[in-house]
Amino acid sequence: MTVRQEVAHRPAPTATAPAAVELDGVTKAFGAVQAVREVTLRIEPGQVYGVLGPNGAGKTTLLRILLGLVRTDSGTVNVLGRAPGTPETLRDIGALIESPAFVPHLSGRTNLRVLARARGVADAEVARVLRVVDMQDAADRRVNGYSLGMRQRLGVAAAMLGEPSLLILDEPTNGLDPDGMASMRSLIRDLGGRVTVLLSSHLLGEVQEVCDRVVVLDKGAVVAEDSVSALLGAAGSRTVAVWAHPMDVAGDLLRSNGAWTDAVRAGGGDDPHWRLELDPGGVPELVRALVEGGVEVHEIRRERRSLEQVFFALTDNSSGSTGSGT
Ligand SMILES: Nc1ncnc2c1ncn2[C@@H]1O[C@H](COP(=O)(O)OP(=O)(O)OP(=O)(O)O)[C@@H](O)[C@H]1O
Repeated sequence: MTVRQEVAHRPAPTATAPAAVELDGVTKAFGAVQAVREVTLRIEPGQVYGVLGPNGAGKTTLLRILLGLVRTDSGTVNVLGRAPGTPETLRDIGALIESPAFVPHLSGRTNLRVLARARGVADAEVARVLRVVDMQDAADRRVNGYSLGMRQRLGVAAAMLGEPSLLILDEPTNGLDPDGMASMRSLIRDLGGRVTVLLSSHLLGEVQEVCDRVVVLDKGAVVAEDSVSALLGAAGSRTVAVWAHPMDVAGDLLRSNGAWTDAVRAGGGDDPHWRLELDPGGVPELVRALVEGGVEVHEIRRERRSLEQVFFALTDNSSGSTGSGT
C-alpha cells in the first residue's frame, strides 16, 4: 500500500480551510540577538512548506515558536487555528527535531508502541505508520542495528503517530546517504496534499524537489516567501545561450553590437554556442540582427537559475555554509 492510500481516508483540505500556520509580525530576541524579526507568513493546509536560511537565520527558533517552546516578544501565532503549545494544539502536531531518540536495545516496533501508549494513541497506529515509512521488514529488529536513514524514517513514523495534521521536520535528511535522502524525499512528497509538512533544511536541492512553497530567512527576517517555481522564475537568469550557424559569423555580429559585447563562446567542440546576458525584450532584436547578417538561428535558450543561486542572491551568502543537497 502506498503512502497516498494510507492517508487517503483523511479528507483533502478545502480551499476554505483555515491556515495550518499563520504568523503575523512575529519577533523574538535572545538578549541582543534578534533571532526572528517581524515574520509574517501563512501556510495552507496540505502544503509541503520549506524554511530556508543560512546558519543562524532563525529557522529553528521559528519552528520552536510553532511548538510553543519559545515565547515570542510580539506578534501573533496561530497553529491549526489555535494558540501554539497548548495540549490540544500539540496533539495534532508531529515533530522531528534533530535526531530522534529511541531506546537502542528495543525494536523499532516496540519503541513506537511505547510512544503510542504515552500519547494515548491506539496500538493499531504503530502498524500504520510503519507501513507509511516502509519499515515493516525492519520493525522487529533492535534500533541499535539501524542505519541513520532507518532511524530517521522511524523518527518520521513516530512523528506521525495519531495522525497529526501538521508535521514539523527539522532537517529531516540530516546525515543521510543519497539513497536515504531519496527515499525520505519521496516519503515527504507523498505526504503532501493530505498532511501539512513544514520542513527546515540547508539542502536547497531537497527543498527545490519536495516543497510547494518556501520562506527564505536571513538574520531573522523574511527575504522571500513564494512558491518554488515563482522564486525560480522571478529570479530568472538574464543569461541566454544561442545556437547559430556559422558560429564565427554569429560571434562577430554579436560582438560588433554594443549591447552584446559580453558574448562568450561555450559548449566546447561538441555543442558550440554563444552565451550572453540579455533581457527577455532583447530576444527579437538579437534574432533579427543574426538573420539579417546571414546567420541561421537554431535555438535560443534562457538558463534557469537553481534555487541555490537564488538563495545566495537573496541572502548575500556565498560562503558555502549551505550545500546544494544533490
Ligand atoms: N536559546 C537561545 N539563547 C540565545 N540565543 C539563541 C537561542 N536560540 C537561538 N539563539 C540565537 O538566535 C539566532 C537564530 O538561531 P536559530 O537556531 O534559530 O537559527 P537557525 O537558522 O536554526 O540556524 P542553524 O541553521 O545554524 O541551526 C542565532 O544567532 C542563535 O545564536
